[in-house]
Amino acid sequence: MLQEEEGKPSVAAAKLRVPHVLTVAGSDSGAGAGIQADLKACAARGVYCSTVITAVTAQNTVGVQGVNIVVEDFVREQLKSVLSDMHPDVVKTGMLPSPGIVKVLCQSLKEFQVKALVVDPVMVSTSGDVLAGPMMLASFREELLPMADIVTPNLREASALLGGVALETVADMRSAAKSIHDIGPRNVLVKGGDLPASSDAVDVLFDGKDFYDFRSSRIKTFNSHGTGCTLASSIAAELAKGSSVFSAVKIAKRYVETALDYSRDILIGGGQQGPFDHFMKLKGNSMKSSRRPFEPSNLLLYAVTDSRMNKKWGRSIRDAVKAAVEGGATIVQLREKDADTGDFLEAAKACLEVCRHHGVPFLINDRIDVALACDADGVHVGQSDMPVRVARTILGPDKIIGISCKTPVQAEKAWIDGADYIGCGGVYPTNTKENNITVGLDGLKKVCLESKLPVVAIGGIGISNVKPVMELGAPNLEGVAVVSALFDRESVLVETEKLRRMIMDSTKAVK
Ligand SMILES: Nc1ncnc2c1ncn2[C@@H]1O[C@H](COP(=O)(O)OP(=O)(O)OP(=O)(O)O)[C@@H](O)[C@H]1O
Ligand SMILES: Cc1ncc(CO)c(N)n1
Ligand SMILES: [Mg+2]
Repeated sequence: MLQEEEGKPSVAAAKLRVPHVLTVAGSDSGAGAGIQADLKACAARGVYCSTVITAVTAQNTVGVQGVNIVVEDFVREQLKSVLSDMHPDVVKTGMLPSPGIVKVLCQSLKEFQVKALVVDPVMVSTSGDVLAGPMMLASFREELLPMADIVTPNLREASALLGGVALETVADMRSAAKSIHDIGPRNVLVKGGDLPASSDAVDVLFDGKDFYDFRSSRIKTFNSHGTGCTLASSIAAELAKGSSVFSAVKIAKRYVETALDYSRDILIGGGQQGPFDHFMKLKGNSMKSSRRPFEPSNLLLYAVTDSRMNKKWGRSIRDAVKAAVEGGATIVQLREKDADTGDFLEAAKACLEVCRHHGVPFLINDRIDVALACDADGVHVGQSDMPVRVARTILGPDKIIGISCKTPVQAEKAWIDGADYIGCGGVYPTNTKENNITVGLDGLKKVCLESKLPVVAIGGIGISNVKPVMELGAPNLEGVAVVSALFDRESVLVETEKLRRMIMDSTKAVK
């Protein structure tokens, strides 16, 4: 037993039980299917996943190069370890390579009861390689399927379970579902991912009484390796959360479709069938886009847009941002106080493309939803906007979050809450922000002295008065943020270049 140590909570103090799926399946070294797909699907769907490994495959996007079956006794040992201690809600099975392993599994399931059993009767991989041979059919039919709450064969597996009947239409799928139901499982989902001549991906569910067709558009992609494992794990995940079988299938199918659509163009491996992205995050890190981590030096010349000014000078926000970046701005914030959300998002996408091209971070003022929708590099918030701590939870650890601060107390809180930088001002009086208190050079210096985060000065700064700001020599002061000095001018490019030169000269003077 664990002793309670001083200052450390005991294990018993934790009370939050979370939904839990145990997958009993094979490892896929390429990590598109098998155990790896199950772990990713459960994590993506918000469910804990433990793993009992039945076989280790050497596998990639070309096919299966080798299979090493885990000895029965060791499968039994893994099952006992997990089931006796961690009490999963649902068990999901994938590759079961020997009748002995099925026997061990069925015995364990009788000894340790779970809420539901999801059986994906894996036999042949999409590449055509055998993962569980015909000698498994009797074990599936006689031992495992009668215990299953739902079984999810693809067309070939459904056909094999029924002695080789041809399955070519949705009507064939229905009669197959009915015949498989007679073997004993409570529900049967025949998957039509491979249905020839179908523009939809149709799966048929039979619950012993009614048939339900689940249709989604067929995504044109090579990246569909592991869809079956993912679908079964996602069904298990929903059942673990407490869904009915019908809702679990509906949500799981929608999830697979969304993930396939997101991943249609990603490139991993040279074979016919690539993996897809369960977390829908990989594209944001594609090697094509040049996204670099935030550095305090990014704050040197911080351009903040203003749509009224750009309208006045007859240029689009994108063109204004492009000129600022080409003139030497080192970070850009889109600040659109009176734009409609749709227009704001379109402007953001256009500016993001320009900034990515130049390797300059691009932030959105206030609107976390817009930042997420266009995958901007981060946000800048004010004291009365979304709290930094909440913004951090929503945006994750690597987005940039900046916050406006006027006092050392606010700066300290920004640091504790997980901001990356603070904006301090107004340094000089300004008319871009109404009712804004001017903190002056003194106020700026006080904040800089106390701040543990890099600081950018803001408020009424331009060519005529940037020198005293930079020559304050305040610790943590990394640069200046400007609006009118760049955008309320005839040539954004020329003004940015001039300001950049002045900043560089003043920093040299200080050093
Ligand atoms: N191109 C696609 N677009 C949309 N959905 C698809 C596509 N391919 C498969 N699906 C869906 O994915 C799920 C898995 O079906 P599929 O028939 O591919 O299983 P499987 O052959 O067991 O997969 P695998 O063995 O590769 O893991 C089903 O819900 C199916 O409709
Ligand atoms: C290990 C493993 N399990 C299941 C499948 C089915 O896609 C696969 N290809 N590999
Ligand atoms: Mg499959």
